[in-house]
Formats: sequence, C-alpha cells, structure tokens
Amino acid sequence: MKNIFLIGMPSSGKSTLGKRIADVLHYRFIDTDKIIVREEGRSIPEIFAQSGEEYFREVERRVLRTIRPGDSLVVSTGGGMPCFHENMDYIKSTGVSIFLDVPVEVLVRRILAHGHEDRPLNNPNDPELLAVLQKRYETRLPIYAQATITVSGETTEDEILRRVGAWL
Ligand SMILES: Nc1ncnc2c1ncn2[C@@H]1O[C@H](COP(=O)(O)OP(=O)(O)O)[C@@H](O)[C@H]1O
Ligand SMILES: O=C(O)C1=C[C@@H](OP(=O)(O)O)[C@@H](O)[C@H](O)C1
Ligand SMILES: [Mg+2]
Repeated sequence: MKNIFLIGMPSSGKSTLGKRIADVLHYRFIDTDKIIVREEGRSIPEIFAQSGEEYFREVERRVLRTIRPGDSLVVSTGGGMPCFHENMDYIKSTGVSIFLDVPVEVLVRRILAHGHEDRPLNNPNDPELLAVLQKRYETRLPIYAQATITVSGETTEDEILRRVGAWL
C-alpha cells in the first residue's frame, strides 16, 4: 500500500495523529525526528547546536530517501522536512501526503502549554514567537499546500481517514 506522510508546522499534531492513523489502518508508523535522534545518538537541539541546521537537513534528506513507494508506512515528518532538498517532490512521488493546517495562534498555545525544549527553532520564552512562526508559516505554505490532502485542526479523525482512504 502507499505510504502516508504527515506534514505541517511544528506542534500541528503530525506525530500524534500519525500514530493514531497507523494504529487504525494497521500500518507501521515512523517519525523521522525519532529516527534521526536514534541514528545520531543525540537530541535535536544537540544536533543543531553541535553540527548546525544544514547538517540536520542533510540527515533528514537521507532518512527520507530510505522510504520507498509501497512501504505501507505512516510517516510523521519534522516540520521543516518538506521545505528542503526537494523533499516535497520525493514525498509526492513516494506516497499520499496530509497537510495539517493549524492556525499559528493554536501552535503558539500548544508550544506554551507543553513546552518544546526538544525543538530548537521554537523557543517558548521568545516574546516574538507568534511573529516568528507566522513568518515561517508563510514561507512554508507554498510547499505544504502541495500535499494531496489538507485538513484543519478541526477536521475529525474519521473524516481524515475517509479522505485519505480514497487515495490509498
Ligand atoms: N489535535 C490536538 N489538539 C490539542 N493538542 C494537540 C493535538 N495534537 C497534538 N497536540 C499536542 O501538541 C503538541 C505537539 O504535538 P505533536 O504531535 O508532537 O506535533 P508535531 O509532531 O506536529 O510537532 C503535543 O503536546 C500534543 O499533545
Ligand atoms: O519546523 C522545523 O524546522 C523543525 C521541526 C521539528 O519537528 P516537529 O515539527 O515535529 O516539531 C524538528 O524536525 C526540528 O526541530 C525542526
Ligand atoms: Mg513531531
């Protein structure tokens, strides 16, 4: 069966929803950030601090390209993954994609509520967090919008499953 990729901004719920979809569809679930942390033996903030974002993006590129069409995986991506190294083209050629389009205000609320120490690009203590995320959203939107399906934070899980089912 085709792979299912979840894409979208940090805290849009890719990891949470991806696991749920995989459970319901009996697909194997992977989270690219978790694979990177395991492979590197260090956290994402450590990778950014010690080796830089460019290095992280290169690892993302490589991890993504281990996925083949027909692997029957649900893949939760890191928020930036589709936006570097022509990764969105690879995602489109390798499966069906779901863009979780959640308002930036909601993302900020989630980041402030849950903290995000493991995400170097989202600092809950930054007074400009809303503006930073809004700008990042606008930059990334043309890429995210290429997803097969776009759902909002309000779309029910049943509706998401119904819509993605039509593409499998
Ligand atoms: N639909 C939702 N409603 C409210 N909170 C959510 C929802 N989905 C995820 N969250 C919370 O938001 C935070 C980020 O979720 P996560 O799935 O890790 O997002 P992502 O992988 O897109 O960064 C977590 O604390 C999670 O519990
Ligand atoms: O938006 C981004 O560029 C990033 C999002 C993170 O993943 P989540 O979207 O799961 O938080 C993680 O890959 C890294 O910190 C970079
Ligand atoms: Mg995640």
